[in-house]
Amino acid sequence: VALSANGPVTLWARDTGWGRANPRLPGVTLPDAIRLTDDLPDAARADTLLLALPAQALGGFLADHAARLDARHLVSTAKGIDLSKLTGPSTLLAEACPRATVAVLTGPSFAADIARGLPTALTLACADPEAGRALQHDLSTPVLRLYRTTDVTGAELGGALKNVIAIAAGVAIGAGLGDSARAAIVTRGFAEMTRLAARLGARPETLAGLSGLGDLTLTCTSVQSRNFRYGQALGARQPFDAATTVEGAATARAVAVLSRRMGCDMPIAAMVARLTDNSMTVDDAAQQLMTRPLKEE
Ligand SMILES: NC(=O)C1=CN([C@@H]2O[C@H](COP(=O)(O)OP(=O)(O)OC[C@H]3O[C@@H](n4cnc5c(N)ncnc54)[C@H](OP(=O)(O)O)[C@@H]3O)[C@@H](O)[C@H]2O)C=CC1
Ligand SMILES: O=C(CO)COP(=O)(O)O
Repeated sequence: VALSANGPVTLWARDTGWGRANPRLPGVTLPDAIRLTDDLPDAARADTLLLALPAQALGGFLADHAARLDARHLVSTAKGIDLSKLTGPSTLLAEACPRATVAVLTGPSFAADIARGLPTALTLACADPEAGRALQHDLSTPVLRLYRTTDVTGAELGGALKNVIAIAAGVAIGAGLGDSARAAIVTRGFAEMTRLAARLGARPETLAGLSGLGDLTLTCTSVQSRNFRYGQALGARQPFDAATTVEGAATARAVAVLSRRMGCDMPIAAMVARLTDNSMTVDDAAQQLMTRPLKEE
């Protein structure tokens, strides 16, 4: 919807039966500048393709369709770590489409806000500086302001890890632990996000930018966030709609494996992994976090 302000856009979906009003984005009618199709070879004639799929669906999608997507500019919006390969979306894309230029578009942005034309700032990450500049130019609009970086690892890890911390923040609020506890989780969560990202080659300043701290702040403080709401339901011991995409749950499991492998201490992410697979109660989680050995900040 945002990009159609710059010119014609083709929107591919596996099911276009909803027409111009998709219930995933209530209240939004797709503008006429958007051409809707369920024919992937037709849509994939474009030079630049945005892949807006959940992180755990991207690998399967690429297994089916990678040959059609190669040698293009491929921009992923997914915020997660693939559970089977323990990598972010840029690596999945680069491995599946070796002749493509891979980029990541991430940062604090609820789809509903962008579709309503509200002002939003994002990070466009591309290892190739020239391609990054061109994409930054092509994908910015008067209300969608893109900053660019070559630190793809940092940008995609910020987006993936903030979802895990947002679940923990939601748990704290849902369990009635209060805003002070949430602030502690956000701050200590940011410390562990930065720690793992640095071990995996990211630049700390990327984590302090829109794709890391910016998105962490948004997601941990807004009930628009599905990850936050899921955590809230867990904390309040209430049911949650299983059809809702909650990227942080699978990513917490991936992070538990990755952090062990890298020897990186991530107590909040580990707690979220155990809460989401029901191997720990909310009370035990709060107790464990508060009784860890006292240490320097
Ligand atoms: N929503 C938001 O505010 C934001 C989301 N993101 C990130 O973008 C990614 C996508 O999120 P979002 O769009 O909200 O997720 P949703 O679950 O709401 O929508 C996912 C879309 O992907 C499609 N899809 C899922 N699996 C497949 C598949 N195997 N083949 C083809 N299409 C598939 C779905 O199609 P169908 O409708 O047919 O099921 C649907 O159109 C996530 O990583 C999320 O974290 C980033 C910023 C903001
Ligand atoms: O990534 C998002 C905002 O930047 C969307 O967050 P949720 O997936 O938690 O709704």
